[in-house]
Amino acid sequence: MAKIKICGLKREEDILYANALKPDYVGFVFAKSTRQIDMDTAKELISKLDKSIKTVGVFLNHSVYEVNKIEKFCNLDILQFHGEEPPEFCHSYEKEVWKAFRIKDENSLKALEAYKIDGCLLDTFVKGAHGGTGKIFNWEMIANISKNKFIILAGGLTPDNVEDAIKIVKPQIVDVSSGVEVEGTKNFEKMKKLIEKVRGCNE
Ligand SMILES: O=C(O)c1ccccc1N[C@@H]1O[C@H](COP(=O)(O)O)[C@@H](O)[C@H]1O
Repeated sequence: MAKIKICGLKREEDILYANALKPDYVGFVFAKSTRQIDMDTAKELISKLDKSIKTVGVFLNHSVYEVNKIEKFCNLDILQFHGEEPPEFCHSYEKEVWKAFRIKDENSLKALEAYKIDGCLLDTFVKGAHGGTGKIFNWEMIANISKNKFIILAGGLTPDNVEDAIKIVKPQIVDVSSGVEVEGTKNFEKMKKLIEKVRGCNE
C-alpha cells in the first residue's frame, strides 16, 4: 500500500519524468541544498505537472512569513518541515503538514509525541546535514512504529533497497531523492525502477 514521493525536482525534464511515471507526490526543496529551487521556477514547473500528483514543499527552519509566501504563491498541497521547527510552528498551518525527525537511536522517536501533525517523516541522522543525504538508518529500530502513526520513510532509499524497507517498516509513503539520481540529477530509469518495485510490493 505504500505511496511514493520523489523529492528534489528542479528541471523541466524532471516534471516530464513524473508525468510519465506518476508518483503520488513530488517534492520541491526550498531549503539551501544542491536541490534548492526558487519559488518562481517551482510555480512554473508545478503548472506543467499532472494534476493527479500532489506537491510537497520542503522547508528548513524558514520563517512563518516565508513558508506562507511560498505556499500561497506555488499553491502547494503539503508542507514538509525538515529542520528544528517546534510543535507550535508546525501546528499553525491549515495545509497538511509533515515533520521530519532525524533518527539516530531509540531516543530520536521521543520528540514525535509533542507534534499533532499529518505525517511523521523519518530520515537518517547525519551530523551537519539536514536531508537528502542518501544514507539509511536501522529500519528495525522503528519496525513497530507505523501501527498508530502516518509514516513517511526517507533516507537513502533506492530501487535496490526499497522493498526491504517497506517489508520492515510498512510506511504509508516512501520518500526518495538521491536514490533516483545520477550525478546529481533525476534519472528516468532509476525513477521507473523504484516505482515498479514499490508498486510490486503493493500487489
Ligand atoms: O534533498 C535535499 O537536498 C534536502 C535538503 C534539506 C532538507 C531536506 C532535503 N530532502 C529530503 O531528504 C530526505 C531524504 O533524501 P535522500 O533520499 O536520502 O536523498 C527526503 O525526505 C527529502 O525530502
